[in-house]
Amino acid sequence: KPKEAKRGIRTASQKLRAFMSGLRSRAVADPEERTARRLDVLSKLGFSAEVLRDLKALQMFSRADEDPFCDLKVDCSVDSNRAFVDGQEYRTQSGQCNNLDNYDWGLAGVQHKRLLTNAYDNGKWSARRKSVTGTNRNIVLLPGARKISNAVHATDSDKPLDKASLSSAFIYFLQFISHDITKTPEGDVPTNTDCCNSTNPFCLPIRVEVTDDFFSAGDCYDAQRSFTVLDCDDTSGFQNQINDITAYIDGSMVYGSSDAELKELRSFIGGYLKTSTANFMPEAEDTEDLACDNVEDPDLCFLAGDTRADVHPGLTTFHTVFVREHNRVAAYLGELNADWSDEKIFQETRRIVAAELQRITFNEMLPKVLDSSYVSKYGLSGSYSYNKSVDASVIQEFTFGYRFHNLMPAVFHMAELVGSSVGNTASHEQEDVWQSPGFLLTDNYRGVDHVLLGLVANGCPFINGLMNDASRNFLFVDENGDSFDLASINIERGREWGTPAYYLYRQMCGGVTISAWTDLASTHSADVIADLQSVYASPKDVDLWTGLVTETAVGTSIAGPTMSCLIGMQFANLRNGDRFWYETSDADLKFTTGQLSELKKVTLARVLCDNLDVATMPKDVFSTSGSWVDCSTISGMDLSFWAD
Ligand code: HEM
Ligand SMILES: [Ca+2]
Repeated sequence: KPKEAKRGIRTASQKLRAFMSGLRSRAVADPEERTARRLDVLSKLGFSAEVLRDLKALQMFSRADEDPFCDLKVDCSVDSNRAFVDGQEYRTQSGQCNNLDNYDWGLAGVQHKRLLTNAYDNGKWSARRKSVTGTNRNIVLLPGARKISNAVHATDSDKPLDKASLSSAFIYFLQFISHDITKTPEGDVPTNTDCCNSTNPFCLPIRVEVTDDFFSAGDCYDAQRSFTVLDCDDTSGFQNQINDITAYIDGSMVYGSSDAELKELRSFIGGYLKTSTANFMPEAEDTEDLACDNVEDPDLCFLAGDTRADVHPGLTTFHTVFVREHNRVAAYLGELNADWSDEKIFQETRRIVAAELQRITFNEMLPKVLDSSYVSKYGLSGSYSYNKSVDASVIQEFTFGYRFHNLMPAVFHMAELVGSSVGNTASHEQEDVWQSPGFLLTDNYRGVDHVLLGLVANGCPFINGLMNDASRNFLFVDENGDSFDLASINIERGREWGTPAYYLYRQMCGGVTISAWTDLASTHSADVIADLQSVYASPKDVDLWTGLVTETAVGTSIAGPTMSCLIGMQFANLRNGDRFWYETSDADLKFTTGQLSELKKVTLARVLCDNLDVATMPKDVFSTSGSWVDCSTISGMDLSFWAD
């Protein structure tokens, strides 16, 4: 392989698995064992012993892949199924009973929703492999994922953004928020199985068919199928994927999606979250399932509310900042209200941090993801009113619409304020920083500041569906030179999930019928169409992720029409279907008028100024075109409105 692996002791497969591991993904194929693990998961989610006994008695798990959530009834009018402190209601840790009529909407562990009927080849679980150009007698297979990746997504350059000047901070904040919303865990493959040489049905070997500049024919990516359960609608009986985390924007990547996860993270004193030296996240003890592999200290892994927190120093920086923000707010509230218990301070702080995340996501992030026409079309900026018939659970197609892997910079910069301007101090190839949270501790613990300054000061590429070598050839590269192609994985994942082809979503969202290549002209450039046509036999074969990510973005946004539709829908649901949304007017749940107007002053720039050792910041940290101003001139919220 042309490039040498730079660091780490874990193999590429171990790295990918660590990234995708989850509570549920530890379930195993043996039905009894699997039942035990499922019950364990449910108990970690906070379900009572009685509920679990009932489930067992009802033989809820008689078939190995039945989903206990389908028939479970949780009465949300019972206080113990919700979370109250001193009469005030807070979110439950798992998302349970956010919707009072449907306890499981947005709950950690529930099935993804599907907008369209599955496209599994057998309608049940077998991956979508057939081209529409074939017949039952004469099957034509879809092109291999790597072939598509080479023809449609390859670039060795890292061209600057040609539209708006988006910063690298923008992309890692996008990822941070994606890790609040969705995580689809992998399935039941024992740890050391090599999926390229195994008949385990949960394996997903992705085989390279033709030798290219980097991989050779016969190479194979050792990936796994996602964890599945039977769809709750008994008659259809197909396998569906689940979300391991709460869908709501509630800071679950900071706090975890179950009581058990949270317990590991809290100090239980003064409402604080645990930290380690120099105010970093706690270091994880059991690192086997976490995504980290530093060269200096392979076992240094930060423990966060989401197992993926360590996958990139940019992402880990946002995790660090929000843990610090939690503790900053908790300290203030504790001083302000001497009689508040640890629990009260904790929950009130968590409520404030979730509100900040919602505010930043909708006020600063989404307007750069979507064109303003889509922001208004999906009602993302208008006044809020809770709609209890909206299910916030993740739409599986959204998880492809929101995989902005085409925005990843090839180079990772660290920067520092020198004199009056910020300049890069160190630069690393992207493939050398995956899973290396140790960068944050360098420079005598100021690494985190330098990472953040580097993210804000440097742009991110936007090259319309193209991905650089770092993520297309060197993902999770190891000492043996083994690595993955993230574009191929995304394509293969769609097939493995039985996700229908792109064109059906273009039809559904845009009302445009696609039958010939020319029908793509309103969404895709001539060059892209030519690339697609060079590998796919029909426009109706184009995989969802590939079709979405190659759409021409609308206006100055980063998303084309169909991608905007999927993202708009999901974020609308996350807002309208969240009973605890920060702008709620519900008398029992709302912030006071004074508090709300303080929360609306929050910007990410202010949060960064408050929690890092930095003196200046652009007011809009997602843009590289603004000027840097003294932190003292960036306004923030006044927490004195939280005095009891
Ligand atoms: C630091 C760089 C990143 C790495 C190494 C990375 C890696 C990965 C990997 C390995 C997967 C699983 C693919 C699969 O097996 O299906 C994934 C999924 C995903 N990624 Fe990324 N990613 C990165 C950045 C981003 C960014 C910037 C976004 C922006 C929004 C993003 C959004 C997503 C989403 C939405 C999923 C699907 C989540 C799910 O439901 O499981 N990723 N990523
Ligand atoms: Ca969440």
